[in-house]
Amino acid sequence: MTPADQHSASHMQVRDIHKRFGHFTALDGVSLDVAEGELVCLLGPSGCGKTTLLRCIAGLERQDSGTLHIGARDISHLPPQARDYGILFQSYALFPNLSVEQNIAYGLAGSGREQVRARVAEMLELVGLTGSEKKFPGQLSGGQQQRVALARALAPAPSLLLLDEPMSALDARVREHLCTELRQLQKRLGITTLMVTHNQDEAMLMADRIAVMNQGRVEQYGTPQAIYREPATPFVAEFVGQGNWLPFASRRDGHAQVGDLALRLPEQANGAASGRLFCRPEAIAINPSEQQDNRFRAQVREITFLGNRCRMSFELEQLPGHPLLAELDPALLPRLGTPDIWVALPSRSLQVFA
Ligand SMILES: Nc1ncnc2c1ncn2[C@@H]1O[C@H](COP(=O)(O)OP(=O)(O)OP(=O)(O)O)[C@@H](O)[C@H]1O
Repeated sequence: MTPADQHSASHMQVRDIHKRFGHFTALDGVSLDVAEGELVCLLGPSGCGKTTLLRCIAGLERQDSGTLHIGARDISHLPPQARDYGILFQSYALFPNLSVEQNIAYGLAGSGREQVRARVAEMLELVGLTGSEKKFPGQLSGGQQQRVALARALAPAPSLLLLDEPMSALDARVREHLCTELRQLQKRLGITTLMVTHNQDEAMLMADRIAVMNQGRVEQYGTPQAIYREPATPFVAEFVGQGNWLPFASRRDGHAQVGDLALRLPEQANGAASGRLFCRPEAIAINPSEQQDNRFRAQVREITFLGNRCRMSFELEQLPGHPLLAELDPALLPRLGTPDIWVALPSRSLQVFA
């Protein structure tokens, strides 16, 4: 395979990007392939380097080393305007003194007046704001302003869309709505998209693949399902969703010793002699059948009603002082009875981390 073939297999290739600010390493060898038409989320805690990576791709920041390709084109050292992307920031970044149509037309310099008018109308229809041409940003809601900013980013028909926390200035309801809309639009246009977010729900809802970042590195890159169900590292397990941790000091005959408990491990578990077991709350079975493995007596500590489900805190009788979380169908509440119950931590739902 020639380098050109390699690059065309994915729409964007990020290779071994390093970036330091003084002595601080913001990006520590980041590599990422984004396929044509794919929406990838960069997810991670504040300061992990998401925005720095996006800015390096946009050419707004210069990486110390590493390469960036869009298709077969090496954009590593091109100025921003030669890189062929549209960008949307957290703040709408519209010109307040320009009308909606002037804002959208801003990136279309060089086109004829009729062409610009037609493209602006097309973009406004795309984002559901037909008829707002003459309005000014101050006359629009936050969600509408962000739609105009999106229309402006898409107007020159870039091959790549970069989104930096595009929803974070919006309130929860508008945000959810816009997430869905943006995803539908992105799919319809088939535009390759990279979105920075620290909101895991947003990433789960929108992404084809998520790159979970921590301290300037990608800890795991995979589908939302893979990230949630098979976290590759303790950091990913902890950062995405909720979970229970059970430290074990030894293992024997396919069982891990957690305090006085011997917990049966899944057959494909990695071979660590000691470490931590991880289990999602919803994997814990309440009042399971007697055949269920890893079935133990437990004491309910607290039940929190969350509408369509309940969160239950409990302690295993043989592991006092180590509260665990389970999820419970509210319909089961009346049948739960006394605080003394049986629970099971099915071996297939346990993950072993060294
Ligand atoms: N121009 C700069 N000069 C010095 N340090 C910087 C600069 N830009 C970013 N940093 C540092 O690099 C680290 C990564 O920043 P970055 O903005 O990429 O994080 P992030 O993951 O996007 O976080 P957030 O979600 O808070 O925006 C941070 O510790 C930040 O303080």
